[in-house]
Amino acid sequence: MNSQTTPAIELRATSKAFRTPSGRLHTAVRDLDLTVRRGEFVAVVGPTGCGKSTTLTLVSGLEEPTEGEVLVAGEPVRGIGDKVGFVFQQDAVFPWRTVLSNVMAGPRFRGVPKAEARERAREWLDRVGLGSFQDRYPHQLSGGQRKRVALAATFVNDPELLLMDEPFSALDVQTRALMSDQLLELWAGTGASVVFVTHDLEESIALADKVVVMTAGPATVKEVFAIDLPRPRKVEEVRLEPRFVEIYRELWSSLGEEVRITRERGAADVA
Ligand SMILES: Nc1ncnc2c1ncn2[C@@H]1O[C@H](COP(=O)(O)OP(=O)(O)OP(=O)(O)O)[C@@H](O)[C@H]1O
Repeated sequence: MNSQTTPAIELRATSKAFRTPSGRLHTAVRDLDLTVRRGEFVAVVGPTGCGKSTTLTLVSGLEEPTEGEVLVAGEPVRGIGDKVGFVFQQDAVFPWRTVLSNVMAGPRFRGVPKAEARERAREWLDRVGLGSFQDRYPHQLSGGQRKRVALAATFVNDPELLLMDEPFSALDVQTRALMSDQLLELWAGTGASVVFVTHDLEESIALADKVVVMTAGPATVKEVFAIDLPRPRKVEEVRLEPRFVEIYRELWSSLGEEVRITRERGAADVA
């Protein structure tokens, strides 16, 4: 296999168990097989607490699997790679730095000379519509604007792999839809592979090439849905298409069963 056909990510029979404070072993991910192709946008949905974030931490190299293999670009993951970008629910911005300085931080850390880092940062700030906000501090921005800074600060590093954990869940519905459109625009043409964890089924269908449904914990893959909707997509338009509604129904029925299992377990724990 050459480097173009090697998948971006492969999880092979991967399991992860944590030692809990009481000393017991808790299995968060069990026997998980998942392949993400180069340039593919994969959304991951599953019931709360099933192991979605744990799966991302395994791919990021923040945690090691207890069993199985995690390969990124065909190589076993060792530590956090330079070509991986992260966007989380909380804004990963430095509050004491200006917007421009925040976006320059990644390239500077990677050894890019200051003038070039500044130029690249300005370019990405323009792309996210924040060109005139570069001297502000994060607390002087709205939640949506801060998220755009976080996106610019991620894309400026030219990541090959983007790991996103409910990045837009703290935003209001309208801002969320705008951010999804913006993400698709920024991502188009980068060739980056994306793993996007969300609770929002509409968001997952609107964004992804395929949606992976996880089982009730410990997480394993229950079903994979190919999203055969044409690109480019606009979130507010694509969600009205009959095919979108059809996929939504199928996805909801697959996930709903796992949510019910998770709820019943929760009720049993309380009883
Ligand atoms: N470091 C850890 N030590 C012990 N248990 C952990 C640790 N990290 C996660 N877990 C447990 O593993 C399970 C999966 O957690 P994880 O955060 O991956 O779920 P999730 O699907 O992302 O949840 P949510 O949808 O609520 O964000 C949970 O039961 C959690 O309590």
